[in-house]
Amino acid sequence: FDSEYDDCWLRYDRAESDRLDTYRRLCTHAYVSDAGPELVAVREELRRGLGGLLDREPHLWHHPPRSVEGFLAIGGPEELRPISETVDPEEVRALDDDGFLIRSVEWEGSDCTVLTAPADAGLVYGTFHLLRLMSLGEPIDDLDIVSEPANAERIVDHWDNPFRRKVERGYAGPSIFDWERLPDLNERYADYARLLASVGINGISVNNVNTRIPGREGANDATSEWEGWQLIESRNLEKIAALAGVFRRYGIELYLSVNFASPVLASDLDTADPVEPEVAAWWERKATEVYDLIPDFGGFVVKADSEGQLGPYDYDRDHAEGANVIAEALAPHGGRLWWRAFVYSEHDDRAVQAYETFEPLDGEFADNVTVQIKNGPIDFQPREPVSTLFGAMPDTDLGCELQITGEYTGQGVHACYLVPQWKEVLDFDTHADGPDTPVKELLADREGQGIAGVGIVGDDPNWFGHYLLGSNLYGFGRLAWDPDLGSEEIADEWTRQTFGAGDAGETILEILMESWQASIDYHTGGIGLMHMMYNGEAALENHYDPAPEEWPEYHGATEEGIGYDRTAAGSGYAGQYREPIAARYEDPETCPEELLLFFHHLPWDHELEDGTTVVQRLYDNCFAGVEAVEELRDRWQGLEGEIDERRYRHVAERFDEHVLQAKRWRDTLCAFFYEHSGIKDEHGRPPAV
Ligand SMILES: CO[C@H]1[C@H](O)[C@@H](O)[C@H](O)O[C@@H]1C(=O)O
Repeated sequence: FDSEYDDCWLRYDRAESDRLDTYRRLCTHAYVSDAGPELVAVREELRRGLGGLLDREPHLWHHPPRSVEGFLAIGGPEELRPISETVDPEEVRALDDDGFLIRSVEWEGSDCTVLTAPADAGLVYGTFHLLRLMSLGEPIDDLDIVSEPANAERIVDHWDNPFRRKVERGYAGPSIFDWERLPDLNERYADYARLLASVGINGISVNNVNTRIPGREGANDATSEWEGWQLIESRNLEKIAALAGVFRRYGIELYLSVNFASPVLASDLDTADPVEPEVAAWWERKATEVYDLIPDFGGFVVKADSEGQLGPYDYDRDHAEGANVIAEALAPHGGRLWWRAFVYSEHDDRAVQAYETFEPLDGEFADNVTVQIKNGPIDFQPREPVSTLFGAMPDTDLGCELQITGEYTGQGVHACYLVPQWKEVLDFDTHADGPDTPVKELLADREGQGIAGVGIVGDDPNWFGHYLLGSNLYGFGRLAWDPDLGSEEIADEWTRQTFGAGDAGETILEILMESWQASIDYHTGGIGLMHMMYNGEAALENHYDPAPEEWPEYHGATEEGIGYDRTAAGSGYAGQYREPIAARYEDPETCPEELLLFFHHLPWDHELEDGTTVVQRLYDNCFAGVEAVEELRDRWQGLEGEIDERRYRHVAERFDEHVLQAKRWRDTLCAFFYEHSGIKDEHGRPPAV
């Protein structure tokens, strides 16, 4: 990017000499059909990408070039005629809308690389895929690629507030969206759209699901602080339309988080009761107003009856009644409503509520509603069991919500590659239709279903608050497109495109692959405890610093033991899973050790499989977590001089804080375990001595 912010993985450095000639022969010339706005984006990306990779200006044609050794031909089957006759049009038409086909063919004596797709969005994703292969130094002279996304919806949810550009759980500076200046655009919006499209993302929700600051009365609360719900007001829609125009060019649909009580907040209706005709009429008028401005608008995202956000419970209606009035307004325009299932606070054990609330409503939601479910029953902890709702609502479109921003894994300071966590969730066998029904299969290949990731970018030059955390946005997109990709495979792709191939890349790959387990160990003790972070607003960092004493109802620490009993004798959460999972979790002997204290309250001296006691395992894992981070830092320090000073220094400074903070967690947790158990660390390591 010729700008003050980082290129991330779209660096397009000159190709290695062993590939350069072939790349130049096949890609210096490119015929791109003149179809929709997406093809303008394709041309621009070719100019940048090929310009860098070939280290020469590409020649973009408006018709098939003749008498050239090789050329790229990019367009829909119709536009590419007669070249596309080298490819079976049926094969292309059968592809998912976002899918694409890249094939090396011979045409009139030239080596032609055909890139075609049933829809223009596929041409955008295909172009980025081809440029990725070249950035990775892959051979492109004998391509036969047919690629379709497993998940129909691959969305990034921003928790950005319009006011003062604050990002809730954002650690990369102010919001990338300059709401005061919109609809005036800046270059960064398009560069952000390029990053998202380059990993196959096809949706973005631009504002925080907390659309209203709890306790505020509404539109006439005349303070200057404007809130997210106001983005739906007519005077602000041109801001949304302007952003939609930028993302559209990259095949990305725009969504907006709206408040369930918008009819009251944004107009003079005195009710938002979903069964009231004037409320339905209000949503219909509002949807029509939005679609008149943005015909390809994606839809709305709603957080209702959750953490103080208004909802149908305020009118004694259930979540389906609440969702359907909004969904029915969107339906005539092809819009979708993403309705979040993040509800708790009614039960001692917050883990049980989402299932108890939503499972009985299976099949009640309108066809264009997607129930958006967090990966685990608590809240994006370093490791959680998978939500019991996956596999429990076969007649409802579901979305899995993951968190790309590291709210509980060290925020913008700790290097923590989250793709292995997401793989664990997507590969989890729900036994919904008998054995071998992983979450990824439940979500795949169904219109309206997919994966939403809570965004990570901010206006910082490095986008992510930490250069290594770019791997999580990259990985989110790649995994949402193809959940069968491996964590290491994705990390390798990202590392080579962001830091180049070679030794440095190897080291960075190792650092990423070991970072998640380290984070689990020093943040939780690694056997199922979680949610022991500081939750206040004072000096300590919210959700960054340790404060186990704040959460007795989460860890269940007592003089005689620790853990939360979620068996039938306890909250019964384990019973929400299908067999044989329920039985496996119900019994401490068969419950996976990494989740043991999430399902069981056990004596401190309870012996684990290898004879180690629960408390000693907690001590050992906390210490192992710190040793791992120290090791990762040492490896990073070994890269000094091998990568550019700016990124080296940035990450090195954060690793120093990372080690300090990991020690802070280790010492706080170990002191807490010792204080409750009175059992010393067998290795005599303070503080448990
Ligand atoms: C947007 O609110 C967030 C809140 O900041 C966060 O601490 C928690 O993760 O969950 C909420 C949610 O997912 O709605």
